[in-house]
Order: sequence, then C-alpha cells, then structure tokens
Amino acid sequence: TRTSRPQRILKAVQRKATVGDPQSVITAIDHFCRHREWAMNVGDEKGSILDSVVSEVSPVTVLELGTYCGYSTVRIARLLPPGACVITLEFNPDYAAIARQVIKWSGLEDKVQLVEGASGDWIPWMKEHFGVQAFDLVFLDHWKERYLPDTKLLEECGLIQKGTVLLADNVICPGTPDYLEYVRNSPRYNSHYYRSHLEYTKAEDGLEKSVFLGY
Ligand SMILES: Nc1ncnc2c1ncn2[C@@H]1O[C@H](/C=C/CNC(=O)c2cc([N+](=O)[O-])cc(O)c2O)[C@@H](O)[C@H]1O
Ligand SMILES: [Mg+2]
Repeated sequence: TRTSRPQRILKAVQRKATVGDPQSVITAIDHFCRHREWAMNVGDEKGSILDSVVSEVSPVTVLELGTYCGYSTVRIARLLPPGACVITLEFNPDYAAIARQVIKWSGLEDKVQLVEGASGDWIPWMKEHFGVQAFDLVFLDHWKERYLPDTKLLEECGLIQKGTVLLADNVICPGTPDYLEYVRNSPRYNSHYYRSHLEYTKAEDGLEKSVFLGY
C-alpha cells in the first residue's frame, strides 16, 4: 500500500536533514511541504512567530496539544534551555511513531516527552504523572473544537496559573470561533492576535496569544 503523508515527510527528513541539527529538520519539512505535498505543520511563517513567543516566555514546562509529525515540537524544543521540556500529546499512534523519529533525528529527545493519548484523558493526570505544577506555555494545534474544552480542563486542573501563555494556531483557518470568543472576552486573559498566513499558502491565518491574568 501507498505510504502515508507523515511517512513521506519522515523520508524527506531522513534524506535532506542532518542528524542532530534541528534547523535542518525544520528546513527539510518546510521544503517538502511547500514544493511537494502540503501538510498541516505550523510552517515557517507562523513558526517564526511561535519562535518569538517561546523566546519571550523562555518556558521551563511547555504543553503541546497535537504533535502530528513533530514539526512544531522540534521548533519549540530547539529553543528550550537545559532542564526545560515540552510535553506533547498525540492520540494517533501512526503519527506518534513518525513524530518520535523526527524528534530523534533532530537530537532533541531529551527535551521532549511525547505522550500517546488524548488530551482529555491525559490533562487530569499531568500533575500526578509528570510532576507539573503549571505550564508556562501551552501550544494548541490539535482538533479545533477541542481548543476550548481543553483550555477549560487545564484551568480546572490548576495547570494554567498567573502568567501562563496560551498560543493557539489556526484561529482564522480552519478557525476556532468559540475559543477566540472565550479568550478575547474573558477578563482573566489578555489576548493578542498575530496576523499571518496559513502554512505554505497565501490564505489568512494567525496565532492568538493569551496570557492568563490569574483569578
Ligand atoms: N484530543 C487530542 N489529543 C491528542 N491528539 C489529538 C487530539 N485531537 C487531535 N489530535 C492530533 O492532533 C493533530 C490534529 C491537528 C488538527 N489540525 C488541523 O485540522 C489543521 C488544519 C489545517 N487546515 O485544514 O488548513 C491547518 C492547520 O494548521 C491545522 O492544524 C493530529 O495529529 C491528531 O491526531
Ligand atoms: Mg495548525
């Protein structure tokens, strides 16, 4: 049977990127997705906004929802100082297997904890299982209708505290209207929209950064 798109993305990394060089992994995926096959990575344009937010927050613990092939996991992990880590949740076992290899190729496995499972099942266990107090940064890039319920679940579990930054992909395309309405109207969040484009296209999309102000 034909290979899957994530398998073809991994092949492009293995052919074009240098082991232990995260930037070459990022470049290889962006080149493949721009010139061969589109895929739902955050991409280079929104990726540099992600980079600037990660650098600004300089987080110790990051949560990523929706690993897919690990492209944004590598983007985030490459900017983390020693001792910091990103926990990334992915419930599709095939995607998780590809992501593990992409993350390994980039040499960042020590900064990444890939958890194979659904956000709704795992978020309530984060404190107990990973010893997380609260997340400094949460990157939302999974099913768009899960952004709001998972944000509320993170609040309920005390995993979002004063200063926690939520960064959401695709708030315009495909769009997350209920999430946007919530973070933009809640007195407990300070929200900012970074206008950009849907990965590898000219369509509008953007990232919404929301800082939790505390209760
Ligand atoms: N509750 C959950 N727990 C764990 N993993 C979960 C999950 N829900 C989804 N996932 C995983 O997260 C990824 C889904 C991303 C949806 N993005 C998208 O649908 C998407 C679409 C476009 N687009 O259509 O242009 C552009 C984009 O940048 C996009 O992120 C997949 O790898 C999926 O297996
Ligand atoms: Mg996305």
